[in-house]
Amino acid sequence: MEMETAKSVEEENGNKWNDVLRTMLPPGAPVPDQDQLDYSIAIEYDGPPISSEIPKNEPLNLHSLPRRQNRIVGVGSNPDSKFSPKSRPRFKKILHNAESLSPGGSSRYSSVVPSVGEEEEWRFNSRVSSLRIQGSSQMEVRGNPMVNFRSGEVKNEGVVNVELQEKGNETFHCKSWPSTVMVRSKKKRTCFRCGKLNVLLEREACFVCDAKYCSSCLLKAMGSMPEGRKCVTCIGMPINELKRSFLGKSSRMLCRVCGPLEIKQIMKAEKECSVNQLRPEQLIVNGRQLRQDELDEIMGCPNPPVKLKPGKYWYDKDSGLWGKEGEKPDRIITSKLNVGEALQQTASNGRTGVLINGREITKTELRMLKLSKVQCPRDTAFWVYDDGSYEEEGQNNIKGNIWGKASTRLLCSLLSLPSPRLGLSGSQLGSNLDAVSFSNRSVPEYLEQKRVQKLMLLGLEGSGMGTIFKQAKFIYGNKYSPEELQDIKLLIQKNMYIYLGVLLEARERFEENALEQIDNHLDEAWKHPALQETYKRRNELDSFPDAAKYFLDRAIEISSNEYEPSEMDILLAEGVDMCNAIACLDFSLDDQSPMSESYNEHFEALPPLIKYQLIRVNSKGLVEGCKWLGMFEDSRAVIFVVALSDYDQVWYDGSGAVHNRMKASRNIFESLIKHPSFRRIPFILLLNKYDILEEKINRVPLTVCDWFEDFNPLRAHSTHQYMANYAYHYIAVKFKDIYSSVTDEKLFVWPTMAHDDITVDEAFKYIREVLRWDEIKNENLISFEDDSFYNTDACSHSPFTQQSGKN
Ligand SMILES: Nc1nc2c(ncn2[C@@H]2O[C@H](COP(=O)(O)OP(=O)(O)OP(=O)(O)O)[C@@H](O)[C@H]2O)c(=O)[nH]1
Repeated sequence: MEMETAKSVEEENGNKWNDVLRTMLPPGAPVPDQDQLDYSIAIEYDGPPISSEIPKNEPLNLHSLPRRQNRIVGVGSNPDSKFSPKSRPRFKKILHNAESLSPGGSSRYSSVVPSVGEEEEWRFNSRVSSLRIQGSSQMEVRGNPMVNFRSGEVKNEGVVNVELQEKGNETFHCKSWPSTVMVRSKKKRTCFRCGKLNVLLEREACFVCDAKYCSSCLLKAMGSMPEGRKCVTCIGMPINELKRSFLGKSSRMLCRVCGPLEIKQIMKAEKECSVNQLRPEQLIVNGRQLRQDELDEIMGCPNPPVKLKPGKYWYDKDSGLWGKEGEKPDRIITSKLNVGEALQQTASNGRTGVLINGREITKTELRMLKLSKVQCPRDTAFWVYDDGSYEEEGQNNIKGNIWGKASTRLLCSLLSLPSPRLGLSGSQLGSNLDAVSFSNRSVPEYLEQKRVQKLMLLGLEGSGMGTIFKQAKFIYGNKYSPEELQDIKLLIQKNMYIYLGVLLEARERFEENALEQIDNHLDEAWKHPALQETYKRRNELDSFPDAAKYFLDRAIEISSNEYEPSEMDILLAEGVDMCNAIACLDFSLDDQSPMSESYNEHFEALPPLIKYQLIRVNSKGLVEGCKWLGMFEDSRAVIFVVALSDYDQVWYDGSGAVHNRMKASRNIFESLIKHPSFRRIPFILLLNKYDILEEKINRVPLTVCDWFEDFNPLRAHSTHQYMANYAYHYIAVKFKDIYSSVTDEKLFVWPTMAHDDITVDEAFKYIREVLRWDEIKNENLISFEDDSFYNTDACSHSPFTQQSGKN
């Protein structure tokens, strides 16, 4: 009886879930399998309120399972398998994740499943032919690529000492097994000591092996922390380089379990103890490993490379430019340091034929120089000094200062090239200023720049990018200065005369005779019945904005000297922010703002505010061969705006040829996703002007655009809301198909009405989530790429990975 009740409750819940899903999908669309849900198309949720209870994850008692081996690989073939066909995709996902986490991209793990026996086992298909684990128990396996070891031992010991012997008899020593620990701790967030799982609680991690501990276990696992946050068993071992930037930065958990004085001592030890320092052999500068005295010189100079990581670098001692081997300059450090070998021509892998201090510069640098009007044809060689002055080789004639102009510094920041901090010339950077004054300085501008995520806002002109840009400016607290407001006021007044001029011209065209007795006064002219008749035929005019009426209706007020544009006026005004080809907006998304969902309510630690730079490029630049785009190859994401209402609109290209606007948007979109600057960058499609689509979808069928000729709604005569929803979904899928066929990736789509601040704010929150997903995806890959620094790169004799050339 009880079982029957439970079953019916379960069924009822299932039905509720299906009902909720159905309200979110376009009518008639099939309800997808729960495991197959796709979150990349955003639709508004107006179902019943959803509980804000934190979901609980009941731990699985492995010992309660039957004593039989269940391997994922065998799930399909084993008729007795405990895993239902429905649970297979989930397990496949786990397997896929484990595979994608494997170093070097190869499938190092053949399966990551608890096989059920006396103890938990983890099975690895390792590339190594010999593996020895030194710990409380020792185990040696030779000549067998399949290695079993007991996770219980790993867990109790905290750290396993592993010696890997590659087939080529090359031996790598690694005192921990970071790969193993990372996979497990990242996925499970269990405390490494007590084994308790709580995804929402903080964990403090060991700087060596990444074992994570809850606040109750922290002190027991780490003791008095003489070298900072390390398990007792990891003391004396070098830290995981991925964590170097966190050295000396306390955490909330530490503040809870230790007193302020203790924390101070621990942080000091963590930052300063010798074993946690970079070792000279970890740095190769201009092709040679550093010696200890050279490392001391670099680290002790007035302006050292901050947050230095092991790797190969180039250094131009005349200008102070510093970068990763094979890449463009990354920063400017103190000049004239005696470190490494002489700078090589190929140091940054440039192919431009232009040399600076003997180094062939990269395309990005050349672009910056050209845009800054520095004459630099091929085969030019410059000398650039540490104060920014430059001259052509052999001419003994200083031609100017590279970073002298503010516009050049702005360009550098857009192109992620270093430039000296304001108020601190290159020569000051190079001189022997008191090191203390530098160590107390605030973070230099160009380093701040590194933490800003660039978001490109692109689309066909008129699709609403400008409005979205302005809306973001208002929502995220950027204000127009009084001078800018004055310019906007004049612009709006000028626009009104332009609108009236267009209407008068149209009147002549429609009626074949001009209005004779029309007055010169703006307001009276606009209200004249003849012009009102012409206005009714505005659809026949080329891009006559809806906003014209909004302004012309208030012609008297707006023409007056006292007029001050409101936020809505600015939003609707054409041409604001577009005096330059590029407009930038710096902002961060404050989760505490009243508009935001209470994202952090359940989290003890607030994630740090990420800074974004929204860059809007004049759409003419896109049409004219995308010449601007090369400047933005380090963008974090592309936000592409398409007006949903464009399907029946026309657009004239530069040559005067007429195109359907929706298809013109599609063509630009296609060229962008194929553009080399945006390879592997997530794209987010904002389908804008949803309100106009709703208003006209029943008036003008979507099929007037031949790209949409197969649009076939299930209920042909339905409400405009239904049709708009269906059309939105359909258009989203059309773009998604193009995107996935070119990139093999998922396109993320969000609907907006740019005049409505809430939809724009939500769009940016969605974009933030997309970036987080992307980060997590990349983090997993990066953590293993960086593990290869130590032991997994079979081709490399050095502990450093090869830096890929990137201009
Ligand atoms: N009804 C409605 N109008 C919109 C929407 N988004 C933009 N518009 C209007 O569409 C017109 C073109 O938008 P803009 O933002 O100026 O287009 P843009 O070419 O991308 O930007 P600019 O280069 O600054 O002109 C303007 O009149 C906007 O007010 C929307 O979601 N709904």
